[in-house]
Amino acid sequence: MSAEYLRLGVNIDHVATVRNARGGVYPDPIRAAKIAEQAGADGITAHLREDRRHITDADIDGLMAALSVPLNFEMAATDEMQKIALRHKPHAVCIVPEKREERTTEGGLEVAREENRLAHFIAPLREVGCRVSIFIAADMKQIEAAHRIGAQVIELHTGAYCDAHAEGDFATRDRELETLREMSAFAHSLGLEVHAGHGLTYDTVQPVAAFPEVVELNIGHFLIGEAIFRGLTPAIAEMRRLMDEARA
Ligand SMILES: CC(=O)[C@@H](O)[C@H](O)COP(=O)(O)O
Ligand SMILES: NCC(=O)COP(=O)(O)O
Repeated sequence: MSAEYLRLGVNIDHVATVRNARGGVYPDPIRAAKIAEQAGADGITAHLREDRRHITDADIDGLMAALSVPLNFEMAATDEMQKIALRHKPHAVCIVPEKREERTTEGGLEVAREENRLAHFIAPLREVGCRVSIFIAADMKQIEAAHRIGAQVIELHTGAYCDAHAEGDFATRDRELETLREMSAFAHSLGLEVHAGHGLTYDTVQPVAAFPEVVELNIGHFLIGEAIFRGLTPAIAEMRRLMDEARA
C-alpha cells in the first residue's frame, strides 16, 4: 500500500493554558494558530473542555474567523458542545472522552457501550457537513463500534505508547506500537480514515508516521513546549521534517 500525504494538525490548547495561568490575553492562541499555519500545519486542533481550563468559547470564535486551514474541534459528547459545534460547523469534530478531574485525556472514548446514544449524537454533526472523528484506544471492539455509528474518521490515542517510551519501558512501548499498527490497518480496512495523536514527540513520532494508513497526526503539548526553546516555526518545521522522513 502506498502511503498518502501525512497531514500535521497542530494543537494549540496549551498556548491557552499558559495564557490562563495569569488571565489576560497573552500568549494568544489565535496568533499561535496563524504562525502554525504559516509554518506548514495542515490543520489546527483545539479542545474546548467543559471546564474551559485552556481553550475558551472566544478562542473558538476567533479560530473560526481567522483560520485558512481546517479546524479540528475536539469536544465531549454533551448537548452543550453539540450546540457549539452546530453553530460553528467546523471542518472536523473529534469526539473525545472527558473527565473534569483528569490532567489530560485518559484513554479513548467508550463507543461500544454507548453506540445508540453516540449514533444519534453525531448524526446532526454529519448533516451540517462536519467530518466526525472519534478519539479511541487501539481496540478492535471500539473501532468496529465507531464504524457502526457512522463516524468517518477515528483518531487513535497514542498516549500509552508515548508514556511507555518516556518511562523507558521499551517492551510495553513496542507492544503498544504493534497494537497501533494492527489497529490502523484494521480501521482502514473498514473504510475509516485513520488519524493518531496524543503525547507525540520528536522521539516517538516516526514509527507512527510510518504507518501507511495514518493520514493525520495531531500534536500539541510537546510542540508548544519545544517552541519555548526554539520558537514555534522551527519546532513545527522539525516535526514536519521527521514525519516526511518517516514516510519516505
Ligand atoms: C484529546 C486530546 O488528546 C487532546 O485534547 C489533547 O491532549 C489536549 O488536551 P488536554 O491536554 O486537555 O487533554
Ligand atoms: N488529539 C491529540 C492532540 O490534539 C494533541 O495531543 P497532545 O500532543 O497535546 O498530547
